[in-house]
Amino acid sequence: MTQDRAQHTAPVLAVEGLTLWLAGENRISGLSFNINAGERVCLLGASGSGKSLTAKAITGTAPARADLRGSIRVNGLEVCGKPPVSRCSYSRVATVFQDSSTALNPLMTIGKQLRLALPVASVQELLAMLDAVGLGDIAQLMARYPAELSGGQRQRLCLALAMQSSSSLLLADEPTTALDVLTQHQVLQVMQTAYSASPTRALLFITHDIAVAAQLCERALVMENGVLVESAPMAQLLRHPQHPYSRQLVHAARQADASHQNHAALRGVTV
Ligand SMILES: Nc1ncnc2c1ncn2[C@@H]1O[C@H](COP(=O)(O)OP(=O)(O)OP(=O)(O)O)[C@@H](O)[C@H]1O
Repeated sequence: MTQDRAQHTAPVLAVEGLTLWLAGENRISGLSFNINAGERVCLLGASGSGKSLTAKAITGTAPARADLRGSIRVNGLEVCGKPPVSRCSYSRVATVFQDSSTALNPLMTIGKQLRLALPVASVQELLAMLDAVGLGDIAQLMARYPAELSGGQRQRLCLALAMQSSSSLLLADEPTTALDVLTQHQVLQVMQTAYSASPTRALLFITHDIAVAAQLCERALVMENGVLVESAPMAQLLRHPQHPYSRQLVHAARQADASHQNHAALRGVTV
């Protein structure tokens, strides 16, 4: 099959039998899943379950000493073990990580870093995206360095740049942790619009927060101890979680929601 044909017929992301060993420990075991264009899928799991290592394997940034087995195809092209620089443009993955401080060049002003994105996006597209994520006042930030922005501003900037990239897969690993609830909601809406029913683009959203995932994603993958234990439409997972860990996750989210509503009721606020 030619590269062009593979690109148009394959899922945006196909992971098959992914296994990762690190420092003599098996951290990911036989992970398999697909994501098609137009899908917003979340990867849920407890702390230490292997979500970030999965993300790093997909983006080609796993630790150099990691032993990776299996297959990772982006738009039909095999990328398992390939660092981003040796991937062709069709198989590069746009990423936003929880720690936005390392994603931007600390020695370059925000203005310069935005100008680097311009060959891909037009000025109008970029400004519209920045406005959509609540950075409409970007003109005031242009001369600053990344360390001179708040964590939430950096996170939204990284997200806007990633969404304007030409990559068909956005992998967002806990990308809204530095945001207040209202800004988080706004950013989730922008992501939903950008990746809904797209004929070419898909989103893999990694989080331990099922309530946030439920606002954005239509399908859920659940990991426990490096193993995929459940894969279901989000609505089904919320109504009928099958695996014991998924049941605990849904139960905890329901309790948190109930306590939030009680707290709001005590203050006389309708939620
Ligand atoms: N560079 C590394 N060297 C050795 N072990 C690692 C390394 N990175 C992660 N691990 C281990 O691999 C396991 C999975 O880590 P991972 O970061 O993927 O978890 P996670 O599900 O993303 O957790 P969290 O939600 O806390 O970020 C953990 O036990 C972690 O300690």
